Amino acid sequence: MRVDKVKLINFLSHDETTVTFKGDINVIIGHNGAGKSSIIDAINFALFKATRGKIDDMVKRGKASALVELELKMGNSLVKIQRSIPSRKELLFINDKLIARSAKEVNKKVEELGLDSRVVLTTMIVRQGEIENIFENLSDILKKVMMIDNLEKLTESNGRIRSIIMEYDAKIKASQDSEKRLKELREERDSKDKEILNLEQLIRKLDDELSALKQEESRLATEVNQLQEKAKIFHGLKTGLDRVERELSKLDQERKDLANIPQEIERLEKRQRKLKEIVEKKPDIIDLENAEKSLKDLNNRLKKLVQERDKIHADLKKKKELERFHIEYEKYKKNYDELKHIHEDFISTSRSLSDKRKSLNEIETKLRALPVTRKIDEIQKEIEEISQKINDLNTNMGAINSELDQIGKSMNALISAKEDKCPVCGGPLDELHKKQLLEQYNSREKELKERLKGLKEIQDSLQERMRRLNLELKNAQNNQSKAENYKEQISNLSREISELQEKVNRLQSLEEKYREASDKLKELDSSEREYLSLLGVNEEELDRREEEIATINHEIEEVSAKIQQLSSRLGGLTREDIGKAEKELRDLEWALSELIRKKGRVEQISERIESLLKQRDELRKEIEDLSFDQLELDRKRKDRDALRVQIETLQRDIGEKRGKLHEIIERRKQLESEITELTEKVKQVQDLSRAKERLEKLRRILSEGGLQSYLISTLKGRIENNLNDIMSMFNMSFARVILTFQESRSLSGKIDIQALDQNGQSLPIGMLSGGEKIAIALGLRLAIARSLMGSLGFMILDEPTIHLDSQRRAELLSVIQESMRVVPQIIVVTHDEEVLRIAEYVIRVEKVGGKSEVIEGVNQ
Ligand SMILES: Nc1ncnc2c1ncn2[C@@H]1O[C@H](COP(=O)(O)OP(=O)(O)OP(=O)(O)O)[C@@H](O)[C@H]1O
Ligand SMILES: [Zn+2]
Repeated sequence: MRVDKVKLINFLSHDETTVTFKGDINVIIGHNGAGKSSIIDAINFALFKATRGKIDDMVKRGKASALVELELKMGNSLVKIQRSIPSRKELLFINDKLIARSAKEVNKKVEELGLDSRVVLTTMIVRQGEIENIFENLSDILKKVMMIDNLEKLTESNGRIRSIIMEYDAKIKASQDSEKRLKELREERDSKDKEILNLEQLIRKLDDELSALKQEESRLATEVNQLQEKAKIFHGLKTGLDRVERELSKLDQERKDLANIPQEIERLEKRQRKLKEIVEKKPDIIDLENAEKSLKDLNNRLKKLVQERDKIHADLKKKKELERFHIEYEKYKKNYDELKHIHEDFISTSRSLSDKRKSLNEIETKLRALPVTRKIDEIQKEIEEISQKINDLNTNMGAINSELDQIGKSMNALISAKEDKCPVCGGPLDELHKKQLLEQYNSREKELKERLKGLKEIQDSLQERMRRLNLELKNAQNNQSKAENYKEQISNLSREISELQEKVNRLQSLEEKYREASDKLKELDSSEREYLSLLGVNEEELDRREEEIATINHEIEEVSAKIQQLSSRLGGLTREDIGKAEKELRDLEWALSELIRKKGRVEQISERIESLLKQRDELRKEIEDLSFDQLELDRKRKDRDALRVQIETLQRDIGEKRGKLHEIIERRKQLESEITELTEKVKQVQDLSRAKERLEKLRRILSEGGLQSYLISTLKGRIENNLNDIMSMFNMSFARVILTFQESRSLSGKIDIQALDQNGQSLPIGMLSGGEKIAIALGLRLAIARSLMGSLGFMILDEPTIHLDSQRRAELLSVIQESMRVVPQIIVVTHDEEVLRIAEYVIRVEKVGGKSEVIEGVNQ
């Protein structure tokens, strides 16, 4: 058998990798962590579903599922295995024919093909640096591959066999109890049968008793019923009689209460007559009241009239007294009216007179206030004088100016004179003369200018004086015209005033007369007004009053007489008395009607009593005829009730007995089924005892180690033979290897490995060279595999050279090459380039960007 091809999808560090193993020695090479071991893991997984860690960790990180496909060549057949994580695809094909389609089926098929997982995983697939571990672990490995450890577990004191035996023991013991129990149950069943018989008899007897009692009870019940009917009638009659007697006694009482009604009626009627007499006088009282009222009215009217008459009398007297003043008033009034317009004239004239006087006064004050000035002609004279002076001055100044002019001309002529003739004097003109003349002119000019200046100053002052005088003149003229105006006004006013004064004087006497009249009228005003108010009062008015007074006095007399008459008729009876009588009469009449009604009731009562007495006699007779005996009824009832209690007790007793009977019958049924069941059980005990004996025997054999020691001794020979066969192919110096089991029955002791040389001398394994040790280790693995599986397919070595020195590395490589004679295919996983030396086919693995990649090729 060989591994042909393995395909990894999302498995560990691989995305999708296909590896083919084309050589006999295939070397998978690459750096640490490149993904080499992952390929071996894929093979293990495909074959046995074996993994280093948790199965889910085999899926590439970040992926949801993984798939591995393995192809094996077995003779001419091609075996293809597919497995996935999660476990969806578990298939096995042989020559493309689907043979197994579940994990269980695939596992079974793999085993059938000669690949025992325990053997392959412990011997044919060698993990990093573990080649020589086999020396220490040999007994464990053997135990594992032979499953002796399982056998041992089976026979341990708490092992599976022992626990089954104990189960059987418990069952057997329980069954033994059952036998005893079965006997008890049978006894109980017999006693129950007896009980049932007794109870049935008893119940029959009680039933007879019960029916006799029931008969008696029904006879008594009929009698009681008849008596009860009678009792009902009796009670009906009795209550009727009671009712009649009760009514009778009530009516009797009522009749007694009403006995004195007639006397009472008589008394009230007498009183009624008396009250009626009083009430009848009511109209007289009303008449009297009216008369009294009209008398009062008349008296009031009289009083008023007397008052009026007295007043008129007094007024007339007063009117006569005022007549004199009235005449006087009339006289003054006439004067007053006549003088009224003169008075008005006087007043207005006086007023204008005083106005004028006031004006005159004002103007005079103004006149006096005018400023005092010089006389106009005086000022004018001064102005004339000054103007004369100014004229003189001007003439003077004109003369001087013309002389100055002359001098100027003369000087010019002198200066511009060309001839030697003096223009002034006509004499010879020499320089000296010229000079003398000029000097004379100059001094004269100077003198004249001086004088002119003085004159000019005088002129200025005169002109100033002139200006002032003109101003003064103007003021004076102004004042004069004002004064003249005032004086004219004054004279006018004075004339008017004297005229007005004259008029006032003329009106004065009339005005005085007017004043007198006015004062007198004022004096007489109140008496005049009083007189006027009394103007309407006269003698006729007075007479009319006197007449009325007489009439009323007459009426008063009449009314008084009537009052007297009525009072005597009423005899001191008041309105109150009558009111009281009326009320009493009303109450009395009501009481009377009530009494009359009661009188009627008395007659009714008598009739009713008579009829009731008749009823009573009839009822008494009926009761006597009935002859009902209450005591008899009570007695019979008591007897009947006692009988009922007896029946009830008996019934309950029978019920209980029946219930008990039912219970016992049930129990008996149960017993019957239990008995059948137990009988069956008891029969099983014999079978169980036999089975237990067999198991104990088996356990004895196993724990004595018979089977193991047989297996071990057989296998030991086989392994030794195979080992020596393999070793002979390894070209070793020693002749033979011997395995010595110290504890051959259980493999619990050490296994000693000795090499024998050509001379039969033995060497312990520790004394051998490194290469020899590796060779024996590998040989031992192959020998075990061959011994258990028959033939060898492939061997996988993972990093076998690790921890080895170069000498031993070389020896290992040659041992591997030599192994090819025993195992058809070898796969070596390594990072050691030296291994390539023995490779026929190279598989290079590299990690590129988080995923493993593979390059395959034949080694050159
Ligand atoms: N589930 C996973 N998904 C992705 N990568 C993983 C997963 N499990 C392990 N790895 C990584 O895969 C890489 C390859 O591991 P593997 O054991 O195959 O390497 P190797 O080439 O045998 O290296 P060494 O010589 O060190 O054993 C490692 O770097 C590891 O960390
Ligand atoms: Zn001269």
